[in-house]
Amino acid sequence: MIVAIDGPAASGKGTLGKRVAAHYGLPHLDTGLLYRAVARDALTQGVDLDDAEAAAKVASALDVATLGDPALRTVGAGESASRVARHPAVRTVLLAYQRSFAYGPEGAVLDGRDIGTVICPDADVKLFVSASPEVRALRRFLELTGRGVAVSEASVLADIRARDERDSTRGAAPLVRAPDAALLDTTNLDIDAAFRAAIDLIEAAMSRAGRAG
Ligand SMILES: Nc1ncnc2c1ncn2[C@@H]1O[C@H](COP(=O)(O)OP(=O)(O)O)[C@@H](O)[C@H]1O
Ligand SMILES: Nc1ccn([C@@H]2O[C@H](COP(=O)(O)OP(=O)(O)O)[C@@H](O)[C@H]2O)c(=O)n1
Repeated sequence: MIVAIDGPAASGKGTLGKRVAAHYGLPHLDTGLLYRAVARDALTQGVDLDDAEAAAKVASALDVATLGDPALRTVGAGESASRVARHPAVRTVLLAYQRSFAYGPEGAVLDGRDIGTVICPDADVKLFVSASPEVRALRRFLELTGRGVAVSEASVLADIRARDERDSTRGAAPLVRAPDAALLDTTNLDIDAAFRAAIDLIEAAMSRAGRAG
């Protein structure tokens, strides 16, 4: 089974992706980490994030073993990621890895911005996770301050709004809900309730597919 989870910044995609994957015993890929890691490597090598060709070269040399790097979790890394993510050439390089991950023997859970639209358009289940920008900013603020990062809630909200705008308006694989994705608005749901809602949507989609097939 392939589960595609998309949505805007800090909507809870990664949290849900991890729990859904554990529930079904599937591997999970947080695809945002790929873009964050490409931006990290580009900056380390002095590559201009707006240089599409150079950024694509960095993407082709990406070592996925480095995706656990805590430096990828900063606000700056997210902002830089959304700059390299605009380049079609970067996206093309990262597509192959994401597809090979998704189409492994058991399937997988992937979360990102274009999983249901571009990476796995034929995913068995597609979820579009959302929440109000203010609620998403509060959650990310609590996450960052919980890790000891000094940041204001207002600046987190500004970053989230700027990134959502850039991700939704870019030409290449913009953030958009696939027509066949189920909407999961978690504004008023805690993590457990969001997880239960996600499982209900997945089970409903799988049973519809079973009846159709
Ligand atoms: N439904 C929820 N209610 C409260 N906090 C949540 C919920 N979902 C996720 N979070 C928290 O919000 C933050 C962002 O979640 P995350 O899964 O990293 O989002 P994304 O992968 O979409 O950026 C994390 O600190 C996470 O623990
Ligand atoms: N499938 C994906 C995943 C992330 N991205 C880009 O990578 C950035 C960081 O993604 P992320 O999922 O780690 O960000 P958060 O939602 O965790 O804040 C996004 O703002 C997008 O620009 C993308 O373009 N396509």
